[in-house]
Amino acid sequence: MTPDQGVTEPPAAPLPPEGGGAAAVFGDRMPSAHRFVEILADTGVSHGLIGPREVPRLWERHVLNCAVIEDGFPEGARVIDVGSGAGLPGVALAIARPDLELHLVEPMLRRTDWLTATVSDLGLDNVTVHRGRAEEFAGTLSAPWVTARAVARTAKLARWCVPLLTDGGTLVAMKGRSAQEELDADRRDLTKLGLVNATLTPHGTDVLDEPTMTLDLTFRRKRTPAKPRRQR
Ligand SMILES: C[S@@+](CC[C@H](N)C(=O)[O-])C[C@H]1O[C@@H](n2cnc3c(N)ncnc32)[C@H](O)[C@@H]1O
Repeated sequence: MTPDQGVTEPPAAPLPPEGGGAAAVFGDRMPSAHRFVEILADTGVSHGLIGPREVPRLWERHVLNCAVIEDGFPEGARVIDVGSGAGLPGVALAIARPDLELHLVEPMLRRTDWLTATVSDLGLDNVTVHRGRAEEFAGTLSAPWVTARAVARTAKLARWCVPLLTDGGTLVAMKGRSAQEELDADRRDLTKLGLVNATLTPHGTDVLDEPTMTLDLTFRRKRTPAKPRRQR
């Protein structure tokens, strides 16, 4: 085939940012992080999960931006990533923290097929891919930690995620600059859902130019008062 017959090469995967931040986050799992970036730049783009313009910033804006939230999870935690899309943050977390048990929830078949192939390529045995909307897993999938990035505004996201949280669990919502504004606007709805103790936490301050912010909310199940016993 000649070059003018239109064979498109996948965009070259970028190198990690200078300064060693990626190595600090991924440690001896750097080869897997590199491979994840390669897959995102190749089939992530050709399958429409990542825009081609994102390729040069796959490390800073996506893989590292997500992986740095690993410092919020205790050893061995079970974590559900709602609306995982291109495995963000779920796959990045699973690479950085092999001790975590990751459950990726994603409704689109094209995306779950891609996620399953990616998890297999990376040899990640700490990840399970679930196809469906978060709401459909109420009562069948739960964890003390639920996370999400770029899925919905906080109140709507909370309605989908609360049924997946165990009592006392935490919703770790990755939010950009809108975090405080969304919290102020949605606080009443969040409290009604049982989400309390809202905290804005910066992650990766020594690794990223702009740290990743998470809005962390604790879920307290409302107790229905026991009915008074009828006197005989
Ligand atoms: C903008 S993408 C973000 C993907 C990824 N989290 C990221 O940051 O790159 C939103 C994702 O949420 C998924 N989604 C939308 N509604 C959902 C729901 N109710 N439950 C679970 N996932 C949902 C979409 O299919 C899509 O993959």
